[in-house]
Amino acid sequence: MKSKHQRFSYSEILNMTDNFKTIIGDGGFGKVYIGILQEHTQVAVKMLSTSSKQGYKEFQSEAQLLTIVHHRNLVSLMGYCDEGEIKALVYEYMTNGNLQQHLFASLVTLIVPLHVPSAEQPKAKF
Ligand SMILES: Nc1ncnc2c1ncn2[C@@H]1O[C@H](COP(=O)(O)OP(=O)(O)OP(=O)(O)O)[C@@H](O)[C@H]1O
Repeated sequence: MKSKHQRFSYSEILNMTDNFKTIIGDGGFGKVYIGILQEHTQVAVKMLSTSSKQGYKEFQSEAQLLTIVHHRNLVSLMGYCDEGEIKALVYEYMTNGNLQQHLFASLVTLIVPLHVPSAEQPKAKF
């Protein structure tokens, strides 16, 4: 994998994730762990699993796309690890969840008020 991003060794990945201590998600490529870079920057470390539904090519495409495209609403790729079988992508950590969580939260905000008043309707008198 050729990239202008920082290349990390596997031991650096182990260090930053504190030996894969905390899982923050599980996606198509495999598990995502929280990490700390240079003692203060939180990162999300996405490990490519051998049983991944998406393969190494898709993993490379995601990295290459983020190398070309930069936008304030798009997560930044900080680096990668490509050491034999070990493939990992290191991203800036997004504190506010993903787009799906945001969309779901907005949907709940829209739907809930529609239901609440109906529970408070006075009972019909016959
Ligand atoms: N940069 C990040 N910061 C914080 N959490 C993240 C970050 N990247 C991924 N995650 C967490 O890990 C989960 C899995 O992310 P991942 O990108 O691997 O898969 P996905 O976007 O859910 O789906 P897929 O890979 O199948 O398209 C996310 O839902 C999120 O909770």
